[in-house]
Amino acid sequence: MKCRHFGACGSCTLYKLDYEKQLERKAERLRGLLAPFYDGEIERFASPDSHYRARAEFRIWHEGGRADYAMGNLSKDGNVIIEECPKVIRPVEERMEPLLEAVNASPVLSRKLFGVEFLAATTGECLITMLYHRPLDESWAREARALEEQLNASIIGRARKQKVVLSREFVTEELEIDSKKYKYRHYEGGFTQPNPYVNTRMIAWARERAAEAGGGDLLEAYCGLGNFTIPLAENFSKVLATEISKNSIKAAKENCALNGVENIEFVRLSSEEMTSALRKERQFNRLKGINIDEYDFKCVLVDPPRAGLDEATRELITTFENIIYISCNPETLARDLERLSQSHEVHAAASFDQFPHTEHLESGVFLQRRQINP
Ligand SMILES: C[S@@+](CC[C@H](N)C(=O)[O-])C[C@H]1O[C@@H](n2cnc3c(N)ncnc32)[C@H](O)[C@@H]1O
Repeated sequence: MKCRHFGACGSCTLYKLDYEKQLERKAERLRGLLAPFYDGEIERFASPDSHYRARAEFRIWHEGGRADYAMGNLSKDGNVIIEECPKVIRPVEERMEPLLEAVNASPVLSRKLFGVEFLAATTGECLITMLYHRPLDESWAREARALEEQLNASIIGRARKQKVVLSREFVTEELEIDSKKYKYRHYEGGFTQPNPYVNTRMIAWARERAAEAGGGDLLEAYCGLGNFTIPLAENFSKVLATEISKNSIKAAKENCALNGVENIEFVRLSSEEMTSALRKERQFNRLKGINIDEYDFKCVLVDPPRAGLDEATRELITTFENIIYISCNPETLARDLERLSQSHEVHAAASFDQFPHTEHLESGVFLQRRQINP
């Protein structure tokens, strides 16, 4: 089977519905899940309905001496050859075909190539990771370097226990939020929001909520590479931002410097570790030089993975006046709201269509502590 449109490869499950209908269906689902906690307006942020994904992974299918992009189950009958993929942003789309032509023209580049990953930015930069089932040698590096020049892209080769970085291992994304430009290094293999257009709207929405939260300091968990942290920091005196991934924390510090922001401390702590540090149950060397007691936290921002919040973190954040919760799974968001809404009230909610043509839904809620009547 061949895919020239959305859908045939199976990763675009809603492609048969027109885009407005998809949005309406997702909004209904979110409205239903939030109904026990919130009956106000849910702002809706649409995506461009094509060319919105800045990262994409394809398998490589070899048949009859030719390599093709493929998706799905790579058995003889189960694979879908990808001829065009309108979901990827232009800097990926423009390079897909020339890359494949180069691979098909070169036995050195094509031998045991089994996957290609693209990571691009709206600035036009593109990073391509080529995955092999064989060790990569100097002849591969020579040809791949020529391909870097031809495609105006950075190439990384990966094989078992081997990673060959020919030039750079990141792209620089530039997002305009409330008329200000923010630069981010997006590293190969690190978490990045896939849809830069919707990401921009998400950050702006979170910034508005941060302004409403009204000063003091911010605690953030699951901060990744500082995607929200950096543009939100000017709403607070100080920010303590935590995250489990060492590489993401390294990128976050670089991004902070790149944007000249000086009031953020990024610390590698899992949410569980952050919670036990704040509860004074454990001390961490990684917090050396940071006095947690000096923070006057008025607001917490969480953006957990699909599993949502762990129990201890969920309890911890009920002690904050303001909670900004960004979620990539409305089911675990609803589960967490069961607890959070006992002490806090939902004041705003939004849906962000990060993943058009799929059932996936990103959302945000803003909670403030309930006033207790004297
Ligand atoms: C949905 S991403 C959000 C990242 C970031 N806020 C952004 O917008 O790019 C979730 C992040 O949580 C991190 N993470 C996963 N499990 C974690 C845990 N137990 N504690 C802290 N961070 C965790 C991941 O490494 C990832 O960066």
